[in-house]
Amino acid sequence: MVSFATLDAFSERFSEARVLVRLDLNSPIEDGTVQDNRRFERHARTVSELADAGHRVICLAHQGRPGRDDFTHLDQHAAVLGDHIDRPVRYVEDVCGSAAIEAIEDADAGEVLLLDNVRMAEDELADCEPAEHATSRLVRRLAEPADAYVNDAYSAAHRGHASLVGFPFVLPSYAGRVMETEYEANSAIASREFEGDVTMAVGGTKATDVIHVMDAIGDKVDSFCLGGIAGELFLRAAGHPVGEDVGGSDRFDEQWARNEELIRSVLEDRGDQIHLPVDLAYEGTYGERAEVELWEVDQKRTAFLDVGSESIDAYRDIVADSEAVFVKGALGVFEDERFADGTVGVLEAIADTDCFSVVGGGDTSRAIEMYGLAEADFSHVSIAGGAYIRALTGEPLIAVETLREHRPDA
Ligand SMILES: Nc1ncnc2c1ncn2[C@@H]1O[C@H](COP(=O)(O)OP(=O)(O)O)[C@@H](O)[C@H]1O
Ligand SMILES: O=C(OP(=O)(O)O)[C@H](O)COP(=O)(O)O
Repeated sequence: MVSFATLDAFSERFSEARVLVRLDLNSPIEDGTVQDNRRFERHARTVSELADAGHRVICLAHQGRPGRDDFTHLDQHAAVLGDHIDRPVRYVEDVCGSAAIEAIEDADAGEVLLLDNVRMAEDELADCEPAEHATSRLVRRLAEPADAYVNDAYSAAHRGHASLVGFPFVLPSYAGRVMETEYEANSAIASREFEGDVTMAVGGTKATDVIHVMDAIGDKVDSFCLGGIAGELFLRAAGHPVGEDVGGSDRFDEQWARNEELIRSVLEDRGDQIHLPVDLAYEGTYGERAEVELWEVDQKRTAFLDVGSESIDAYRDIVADSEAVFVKGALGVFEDERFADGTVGVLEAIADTDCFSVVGGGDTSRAIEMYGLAEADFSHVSIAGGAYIRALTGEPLIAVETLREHRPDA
């Protein structure tokens, strides 16, 4: 299978080029302030590599979606990116109008520009095929003064939007360093053969997503260690009186109604591979972490916020014996220290072994820094959400496919 061309091929061919670089700087916004996060730090590597080599780096990115609260201009993003690359990032409050084109034409060697939120251009979100995006005003205007295109936005690569799929039709196009490393690590479960056991720790709140992953990749995984909402839903399917809404929660019954059939069939088909919690943690009368063994629960009266210590020990043992471990979703509400044991226990077990490991999901990967674990102890910590899920199941990512199909030297 032909892969995409990377920055190695780009730098062999170009010097002091005007290069359009699609980043994914889509970030949480709190009280109007863009929150710094791993996406800036990771993309900084690609941007610095290009700017240090003297290229004129014109960055394109999006934030939120029209109509949502987090849909904003990118002035703050430019400042945060600038902090990470240790050089100014010139923000241009325009996407493809004359101000943007002039700024691209005037860019000096080694200068970095960030154009405004690309979703402010109508063409970006038009519902059409990649070839048609290539003829849009947005793509035509920006391609005109540019020499090449680099797509580094792996975490948005499942979206067939103009700035993600249009340029490879009209410019020599390459994958940036984030695209390259994310693609390789996240596709490993679908594309690599591991000699030893492959384990997947599955949790979080988006049970619907992870149940589909379990269904799709059951043949590639030896053990699924479950926690979070998905864990309780599987316990419900196994006949335990948990996995339903109590006290105002709306996470269980709706996801159960939507997925009951699939959960039951995955449990039936993959029962031997699925490890369910044997104990659960909840908030005790005095606000302390309390635990209960599953066989003692006759009715769910309170929310369960983590897997219990016996389950954690069992999961740690499974991880210790694995050759590869993939994490999708937290095993408990790790943001609260009392309920972080499951998530942190599994992450520590991974860090203690030299297995191949990928931790995905924006929320879950935050636990790594919150609890002082070293990112270097994991093979890869993904910055992608939806794209990670798709990669796990082997589903193609449209922007990756477009880069591949238009490989400049192919
Ligand atoms: N038992 C639980 N009850 C409520 N929330 C949970 C539970 N277990 C895990 N979570 C929450 O799941 C979140 C992560 O879920 P999710 O968004 O699916 O994963 P990610 O974004 O990491 O892919 C964490 O913020 C954590 O608090
Ligand atoms: O943050 C993103 O995806 P993610 O929330 O799945 O990680 C990407 O920027 C895609 O954004 P979108 O889901 O608004 O198209």
